[in-house]
Amino acid sequence: MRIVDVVEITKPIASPIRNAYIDFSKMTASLVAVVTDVVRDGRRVVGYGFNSNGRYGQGGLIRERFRDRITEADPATLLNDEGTNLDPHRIWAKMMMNEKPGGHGERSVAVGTIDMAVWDAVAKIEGKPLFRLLAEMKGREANPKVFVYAAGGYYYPGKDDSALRKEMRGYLDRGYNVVKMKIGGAPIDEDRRRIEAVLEEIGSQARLAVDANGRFDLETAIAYAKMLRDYPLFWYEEIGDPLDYALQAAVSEFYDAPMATGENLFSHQDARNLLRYGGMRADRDYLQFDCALSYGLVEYLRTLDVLRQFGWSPSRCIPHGGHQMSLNIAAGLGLGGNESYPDLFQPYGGFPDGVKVQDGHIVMPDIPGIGFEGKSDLIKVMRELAE
Ligand SMILES: O=C([O-])CC(=O)C(=O)O
Ligand SMILES: [Mg+2]
Repeated sequence: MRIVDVVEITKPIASPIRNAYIDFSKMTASLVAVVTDVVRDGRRVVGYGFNSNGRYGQGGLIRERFRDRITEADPATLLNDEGTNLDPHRIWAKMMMNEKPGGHGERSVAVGTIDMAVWDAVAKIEGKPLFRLLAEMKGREANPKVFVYAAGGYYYPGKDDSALRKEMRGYLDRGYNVVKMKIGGAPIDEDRRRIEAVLEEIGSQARLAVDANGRFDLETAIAYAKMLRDYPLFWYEEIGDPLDYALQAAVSEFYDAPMATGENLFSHQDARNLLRYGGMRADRDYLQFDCALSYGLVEYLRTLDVLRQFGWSPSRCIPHGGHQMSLNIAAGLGLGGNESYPDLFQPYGGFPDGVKVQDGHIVMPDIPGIGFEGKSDLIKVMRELAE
């Protein structure tokens, strides 16, 4: 059993939207295939992965460094003790050979993308959905029912409050009961008006989360906190710079309701610093680390260990990114749910065909691997890459 090749292609996931920090007019993602010589059900096992939106494709790093460390390794060193499957931890260690600690940059995205493909292959070789494999690995009961919320509410040229309301109404019609919108990309009075418009639209049918995408300095963060306190929000997300833990802690003194952050923290060490210094509260706040941006599930397991050491339940995690990898981690390891972008970043995000949102939850189908084979538009582009 061996990995025959690791292939990458950088694909556009552009759209005309913007948040408080970036627009997505040139956004790309890496699609990766880990090709094995294993055959299951008459078909060669290929694991697939891709990176989440917000960081760009990582073809350079993958092709120049990480691919070769896998393909040039002695194949036996990448297997589990029994030689019956690939070992994601050993493959991860090979990829990270001769990489210094700290300064995580975007190599964490390159490694996270390959790691997703490795886990997909591992679960396919086992013939099981990844979430069931993860639950078994940790001696837990899998829970295929996962909370999901609808992320959107972007700034968009010509988008007025009625278009924003219509967008949110569309999410409610599709079964969501928590929706998210962007703030911080307009003056505070305008954001207040947008928030009120959405709250009026969703009424008691849903809750609203707001996301500042790391835009605010401390003064603005506090001004918004005071404004947002007037409304019953689900959370106040990524308030200031992701690495400014003191700002996060200071805002917590002005904002009792839930806060969320972590999508731009890319390692268990950074996650630990957030819990040490960020003033985050284990009884109400949410952590959004996204394995596809942060060295993959091998690293995410370390992050979950850090959480445990600091007295945080995995149920406080609702990852960023809207991909099926985090759905599997949620169902297998007891996270609190997952993000979803009903209208964006297709075909990569979303659920297998036929999976419907009901009362803000989906039920994971039993598909071997991460479940990409169940999403016809996605598996089509994946197979174009490697089969
Ligand atoms: O707009 C983005 O970069 C995505 C984001 O923050 C989120 O999904 O929470
Ligand atoms: Mg966000």
